[in-house]
Amino acid sequence: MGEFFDRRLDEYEDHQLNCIESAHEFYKYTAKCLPMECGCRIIDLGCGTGLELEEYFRLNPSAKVTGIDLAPGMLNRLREKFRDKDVNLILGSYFEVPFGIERFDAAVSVESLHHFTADEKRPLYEKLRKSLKPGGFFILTDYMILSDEEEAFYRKELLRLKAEEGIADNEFYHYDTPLTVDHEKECLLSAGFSSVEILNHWAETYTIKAIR
Ligand SMILES: C[S@@+](CC[C@H](N)C(=O)[O-])C[C@H]1O[C@@H](n2cnc3c(N)ncnc32)[C@H](O)[C@@H]1O
Repeated sequence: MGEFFDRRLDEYEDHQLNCIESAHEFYKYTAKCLPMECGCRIIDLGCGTGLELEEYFRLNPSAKVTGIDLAPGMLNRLREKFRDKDVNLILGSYFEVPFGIERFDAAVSVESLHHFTADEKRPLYEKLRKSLKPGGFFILTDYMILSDEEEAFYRKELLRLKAEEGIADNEFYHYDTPLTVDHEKECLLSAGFSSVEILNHWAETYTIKAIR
């Protein structure tokens, strides 16, 4: 997965901002949902080159951000952009990196989690919830769909493509397998978040707020 994004690094931001409907709007919107207190601590799952952080640092330049990503090139690009900001970048998988307990005021993830099943995400969301301070929350802006049939179709298609290309079941293959909005909400609730609310959407990109 990291290699997939690093190979496309030079076109990445242009593609992300201009080929996904309303991207300029949802990056700004996501940033506005994050805490504005001076020095607050944020964790960003799959931060990439930090598109969601550009607007956020404009609004809250003193935020302390921990970003986790698998792609070293994406993290280097982020580091170059925010040299004067308080960023702690971790190269690794958010499924494996420990987040700590009650460390963050909020968490954010944009366009990163739509490759994983609810069963894969639940333990990640449990770990994330525990890493939030009381009153903390998670802002998830991601590709989601509405019908169960479509969700099942993408999952089946992924398995077919992997079988066709001789890729093992446990190996990562870059193919979008979004959950339905309802399944994403259920997954967050089953991980212990106390309330989960859809804040906004633009075509198939939804912003969900899950409160610890
Ligand atoms: C489409 S990019 C989104 C990056 C950024 N959030 C944005 O919206 O521009 C998805 C990012 O998620 C990262 N990613 C995917 N799976 C990951 C994992 N298990 N752990 C950490 N990062 C992951 C990829 O390396 C990539 O940088």
